[in-house]
Amino acid sequence: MAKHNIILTKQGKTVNGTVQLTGSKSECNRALIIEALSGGKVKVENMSDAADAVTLKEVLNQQFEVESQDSELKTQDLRLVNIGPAGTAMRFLTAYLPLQGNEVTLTGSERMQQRPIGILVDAMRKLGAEISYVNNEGYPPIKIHSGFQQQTSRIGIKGDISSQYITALLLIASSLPQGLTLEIEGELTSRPYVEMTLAMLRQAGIRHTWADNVITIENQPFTETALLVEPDWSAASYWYAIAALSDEAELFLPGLTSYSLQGDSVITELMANFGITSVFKDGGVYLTKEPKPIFRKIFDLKECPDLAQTIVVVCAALGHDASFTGLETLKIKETDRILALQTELAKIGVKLIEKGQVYKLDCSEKQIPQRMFVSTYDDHRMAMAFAPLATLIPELEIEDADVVEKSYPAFWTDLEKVGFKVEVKA
Ligand SMILES: O=C(O)C1=C[C@@H](OP(=O)(O)O)[C@@H](O)[C@H](O)C1
Ligand SMILES: C=C(OP(=O)(O)O)C(=O)O
Repeated sequence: MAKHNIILTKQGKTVNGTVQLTGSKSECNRALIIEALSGGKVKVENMSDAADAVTLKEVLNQQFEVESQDSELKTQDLRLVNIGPAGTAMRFLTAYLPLQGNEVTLTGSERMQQRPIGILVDAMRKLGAEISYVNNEGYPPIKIHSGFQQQTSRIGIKGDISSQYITALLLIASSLPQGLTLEIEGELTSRPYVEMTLAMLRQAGIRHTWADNVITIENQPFTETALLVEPDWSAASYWYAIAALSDEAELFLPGLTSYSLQGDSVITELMANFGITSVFKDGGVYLTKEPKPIFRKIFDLKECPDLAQTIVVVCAALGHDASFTGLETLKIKETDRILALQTELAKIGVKLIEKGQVYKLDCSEKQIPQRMFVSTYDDHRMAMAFAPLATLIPELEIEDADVVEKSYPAFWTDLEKVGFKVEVKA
């Protein structure tokens, strides 16, 4: 598909309106795997429009068709599964597919082939899966061979590279004949995502214990239930950013509640620093903006890595020299998000300087240009985190607008609804 850029403009610095966000891709992808493992006992409600979730659903549906075919066909190398840029789909399927007994090659976009999978593959091999690498050791594509016999019920797993490996294993744990005990080694990054996994499993009847760094799930059946996918708080963060860069804002995001399984709901607290008040009523959240001085100087984003670009861009745009910690995992996401932020922020004269574990913004030479071209590096969050700059920059051109489909396909039309002008670049 041809890539196209868009030009974003916004008259005035007031924003009002209602935006109905699609379902959380994180919750939805967990729910889809649980639904598939439960053999239909668990049903997904409020399926997300995120391309990553739609792709995973398609793969799981095809898998079901393969299961229904005769046994001769089942033993052949049936297919190549390509999940494109969907990190969670890649990781969750690496754990799920070996249990299904078919030979499958699992691959993804060019970038996916640079995102590490070795820690999870090693864990699955220890559990009894036969998996080989097609090209590079430790990276997709991987070939999953047929036949799975559980070899052990206790494994160690590194926690500081991606929590998605741990989630992938927890999702299949109750379906393993001997259950699973995971010993998390080192620090656990993105912890709220592991908590989300356990909470959703719990809703589907799966009990666990978690003491110190050890999580245990016994072999046990799913109960009949519906898993309701909440609207996506990571997507909500871009509306908070728009409000933070406006003089006045009144936005309503229906369906978001003060208690959420998503760690990214912490955006309400983070954005309070920029004068945004969140009021939960009428079954959603109202955001309002009042100008106030910003005091907070340090943001630790280890528990909410997907909010990093949103917060860093807002600080940069407001000329607030904050420091950030917990950004270690950003280099292995859709792009090297540190490098991408540094390159794009340089266009408004702002530096993001690495000082060991701390990244510091230097806004001393910040200047808001008349027009800016934003490169997006195949990363939906680069497009969406920089879009709010259109409230300050008269003409903002954003590369490859369709990149947002990964998690929030309606992003541009939603911007139009609240008064942004979105034109496709000829
Ligand atoms: O489990 C999940 O749904 C996710 C976990 C996080 O990844 P890491 O655990 O790799 O930080 C997050 O960045 C990603 O968008 C979604
Ligand atoms: C990192 C992300 O996604 P994934 O790892 O699922 O590709 C994201 O959505 O920001």
